[in-house]
Amino acid sequence: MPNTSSHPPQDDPRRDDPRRNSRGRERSAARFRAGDRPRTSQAPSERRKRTDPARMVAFDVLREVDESDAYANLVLPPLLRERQIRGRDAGFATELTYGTLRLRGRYDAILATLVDRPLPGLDPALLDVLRLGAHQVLGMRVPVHAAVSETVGLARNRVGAGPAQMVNAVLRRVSERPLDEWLSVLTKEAPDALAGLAATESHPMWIARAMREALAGNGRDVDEIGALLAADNVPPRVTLVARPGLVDVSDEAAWGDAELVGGRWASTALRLEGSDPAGIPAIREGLAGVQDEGSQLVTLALAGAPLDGRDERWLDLCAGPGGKAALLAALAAQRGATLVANEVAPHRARLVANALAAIPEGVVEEVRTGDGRDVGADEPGAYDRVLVDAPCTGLGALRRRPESRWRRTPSDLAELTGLQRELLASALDAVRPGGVVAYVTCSPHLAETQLVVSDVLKKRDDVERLDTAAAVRSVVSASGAGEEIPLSDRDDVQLWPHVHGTDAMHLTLLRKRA
Ligand SMILES: C[S@@+](CC[C@H](N)C(=O)[O-])C[C@H]1O[C@@H](n2cnc3c(N)ncnc32)[C@H](O)[C@@H]1O
Repeated sequence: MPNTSSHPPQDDPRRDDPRRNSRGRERSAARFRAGDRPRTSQAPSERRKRTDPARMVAFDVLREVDESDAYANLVLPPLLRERQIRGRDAGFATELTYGTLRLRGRYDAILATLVDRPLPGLDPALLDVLRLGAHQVLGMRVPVHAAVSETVGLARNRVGAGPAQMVNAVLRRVSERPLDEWLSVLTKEAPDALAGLAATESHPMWIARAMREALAGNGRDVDEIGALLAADNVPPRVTLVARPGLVDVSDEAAWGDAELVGGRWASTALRLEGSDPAGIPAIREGLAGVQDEGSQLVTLALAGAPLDGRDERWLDLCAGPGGKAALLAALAAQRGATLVANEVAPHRARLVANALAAIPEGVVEEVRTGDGRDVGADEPGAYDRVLVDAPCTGLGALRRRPESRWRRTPSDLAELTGLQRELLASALDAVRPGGVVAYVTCSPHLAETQLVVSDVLKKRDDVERLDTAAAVRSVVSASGAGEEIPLSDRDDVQLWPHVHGTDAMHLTLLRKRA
């Protein structure tokens, strides 16, 4: 058995999508059932003998992701429970599933050199088996003979005897070179350096291009692109937020047996070593949560941004599922302010209410279901601080969602960037003169970040940019972090997984002129 393991991705904001059932499968789509008849003429007893349950479950999740547009991190855990796969087998199945999904682009590029037909023409189930085999051979420490024979067994069981022979032949060719050599082959065969990195680091070309543009647009060296793409392939450690005023890091009873290490940048952040966050008393009681440190930093920066005059009423315009709202509300409680949390999707507004359950009474003025685009016109100048954590492509959080890089398309951008502009404009109308707006995305794409802000500001003369980098630096220095946070020489802030160890969050702080 391999000794590699993987943490399931944290807080996928789409986990509660109403179009999906409890496992994240799209309700209307075709779905796999454990009892579906495999395409083979073998007797069931023979099939069972040949396929190990961990590989079978990984294959079934990959098919769900492909056929039903499901989220792997929602499908896999219940399937493991249902099939009673535990311990090392569950760890193996998890790494096999998520690793194969993340590195699918790399494996497809390798397989394309070995298969005499274009890969899109293959039976998708066969292609998934080949990817699973390639990941065992090149991405996990599975002995080649076990990886090949088990995967051939899986192919025979799930796809058929003929394709199983092809799987055998192709995986043997895959195993003829170590990973390093394969990566050199892909690099050499690529038309240019960026295409080589897109293939070796397993990203669609349009995302690799957008990431490189984002590095350049944020004053970073474009040669960091390899490190940035590589960081998307490393599952993040679980980070917790200790909501200020609700729980203290030193409160042993609140943290149970959890092994915690202080965060790198934010006073509220804790890194969890090993154990399952769901078992921690502070998490169960809503005093703490699972939250990326970048999300904590941008929220703390909004709360700490300098403000003259009244500072009583805060708004989270796009609050679902409520991670930042809960931190904002805890901070508001300490500062004698109140919070209105707005969210357009009713089921996500309910998640916000749950996330805010432990906030002291009187602090949360309202959890509201409504279109954030209307708030500016409905309540002009009503708030002192406003957070716009805009719906976005999520390209800054690819390391958490193994399949999302293959699902997003450039056409998603047009719709999202229009909405982002309207939400930011509404937030600027909703804030009082002198008040502060934070524009946040978990994407570094320039079209969703800098371009949205500059376009909205072009149309108005009542807004000024704040020194966002200074606000973030002061949050970091207040946390007592031993190191200074490296930020570009710009007013806005772009965090990066390969530099800061956070999701690639963007933050621009704006002030409505008094
Ligand atoms: C990036 S998520 C916010 C994450 C949240 N701030 C947190 O930390 O948990 C964006 C949210 O905006 C919501 N949204 C999308 N369109 C909206 C609109 N027109 N008005 C308000 N919320 C909207 C989405 O449903 C989604 O919950």
